[in-house]
Amino acid sequence: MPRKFCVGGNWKCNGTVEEIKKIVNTLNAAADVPGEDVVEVVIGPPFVYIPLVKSILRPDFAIAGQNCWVKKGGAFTGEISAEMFKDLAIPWVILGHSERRALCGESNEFVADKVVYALSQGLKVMACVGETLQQRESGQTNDVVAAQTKAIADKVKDWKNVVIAYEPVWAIGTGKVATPAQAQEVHAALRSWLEKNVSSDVASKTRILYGGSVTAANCVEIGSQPDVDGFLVGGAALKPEFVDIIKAANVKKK
Ligand SMILES: O=C(CO)COP(=O)(O)O
Repeated sequence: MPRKFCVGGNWKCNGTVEEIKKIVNTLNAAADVPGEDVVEVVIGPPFVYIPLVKSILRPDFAIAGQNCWVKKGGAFTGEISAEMFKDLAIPWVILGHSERRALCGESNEFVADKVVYALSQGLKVMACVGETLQQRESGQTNDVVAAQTKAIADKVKDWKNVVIAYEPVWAIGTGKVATPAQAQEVHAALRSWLEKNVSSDVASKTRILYGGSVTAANCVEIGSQPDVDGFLVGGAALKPEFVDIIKAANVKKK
């Protein structure tokens, strides 16, 4: 079975009611995006705007939280629990984004525990991995993403609801996109890691998205790579060009 293309829009800590209504209206008005049989679209608004987005977003696009707490909710000031997403019928959560790893000190193990807990609550997870520029320049890329993936693989039993997002840190928000060959190389290495360390079934079925300065101008070429199964988009997800990025799913149509 081919892997269904998946395009995530991570709005990060951006937006106002006004701006969000505008981008949602643009998404809702996009008539010629491929159908749900071809592409899965997932929008990740900041927590406080999730109910607004849910109330106005077209029903064929799903919603994700950008993070959630590592276990059941309770006395964890400032946190949001997986149960709350379930309560609101929000199906997805993005976990382990490099901004959280770097700025909030989330370790590989902590991210893995979050993935396990979110899955246990029935959420689908976009688990982010990726190397820094220094790690790439010192030849550690594959080791870094393998270690990040291993922490998850050590704890996750069922991969059905896991999508990996490969987001090289040096490409995030910098305009320095990975070349299609660079993306393919890491995606292929990740897939072969899964094959060796988890199973060939998980390796062939798990979607690996590319993230980092994806735009309408570069998405078709990157999306054409055999091991690229979609994108996780930041800046361009807040712009009308996100519609063109969704349409890049057509490159995988046989
Ligand atoms: O971090 C990202 C998505 O999660 C990518 O961000 P940019 O598309 O802004 O580079």
